[in-house]
Amino acid sequence: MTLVEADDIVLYRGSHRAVSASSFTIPQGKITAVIGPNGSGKTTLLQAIAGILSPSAGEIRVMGKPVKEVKQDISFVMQSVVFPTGTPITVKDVVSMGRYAQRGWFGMFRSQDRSAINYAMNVMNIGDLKNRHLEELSGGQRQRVYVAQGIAQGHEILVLDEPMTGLDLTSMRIIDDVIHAEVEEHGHSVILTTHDLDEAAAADHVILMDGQVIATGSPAEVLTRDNLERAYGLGSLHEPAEVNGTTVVELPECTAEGDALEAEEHTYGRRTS
Ligand SMILES: Nc1ncnc2c1ncn2[C@@H]1O[C@H](COP(=O)(O)OP(=O)(O)OP(=O)(O)O)[C@@H](O)[C@H]1O
Repeated sequence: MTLVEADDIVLYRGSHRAVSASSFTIPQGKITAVIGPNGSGKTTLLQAIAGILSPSAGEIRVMGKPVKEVKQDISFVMQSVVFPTGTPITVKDVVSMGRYAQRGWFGMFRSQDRSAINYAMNVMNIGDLKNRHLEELSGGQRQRVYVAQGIAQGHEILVLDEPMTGLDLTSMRIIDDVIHAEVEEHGHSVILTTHDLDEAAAADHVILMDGQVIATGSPAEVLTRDNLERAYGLGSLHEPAEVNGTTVVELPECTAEGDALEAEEHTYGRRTS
């Protein structure tokens, strides 16, 4: 079943055209990864799917309805959430904010709200941190708190902007498990952005961006050498190597303008057998 249908959408950030005319669909009950170089429009696209940013042309429908009508049913976890320094806000406060919209009379939390908050803190393994102030946490711990806030909302659609960026292996695994549980145990849909091609290869569906959507489909259909070179710049890929039955393509991090950023290299491994 189709979750999202975008028809020729154009997206502006201020006066800057961030995404040119793009059409795509996203399947329901699956993990969809949005990939592309820095500045290629991934966050902008996510904001439009979550109903935070309106297209200046075209239309986005979610579950068959204009996104504006269903945006309260979408959990959106931003790349970075900024609270003013010195805000005395605890981990539990931040996760609880995920239930503000669903609270009962007089803004009181009901038992289902408290269960959702506790569930989210448990699965994200931040129960021990619940009374700590947000600003006392490391970047990775904070990231887990924000994802927990999205999980606490309990919506069928979870949209995550770079949930894995900058995390250690343990935190990555926790978030990866939660994303899979959302889909496999709760039947929810997850849409996330990532710079990690391994993560994209493990998703059910991939959207590749470069100032517009340039390919969509299964990882095997999208993560081809041609598509990746088109998005990340010709010549940016090394010759693929065969390692233990896996085709490995090394991908330098690039900007949408094609400037290869030196150093950090991503490795994309895809099973060929
Ligand atoms: N508030 C803004 N005002 C004007 N232009 C913006 C604004 N935010 C982003 N942009 C521009 O829109 C384009 C798309 O940005 P976006 O954040 O969607 O890219 P991205 O693919 O998510 O990048 P990254 O991988 O670096 O997070 C970029 O050229 C960016 O400079």
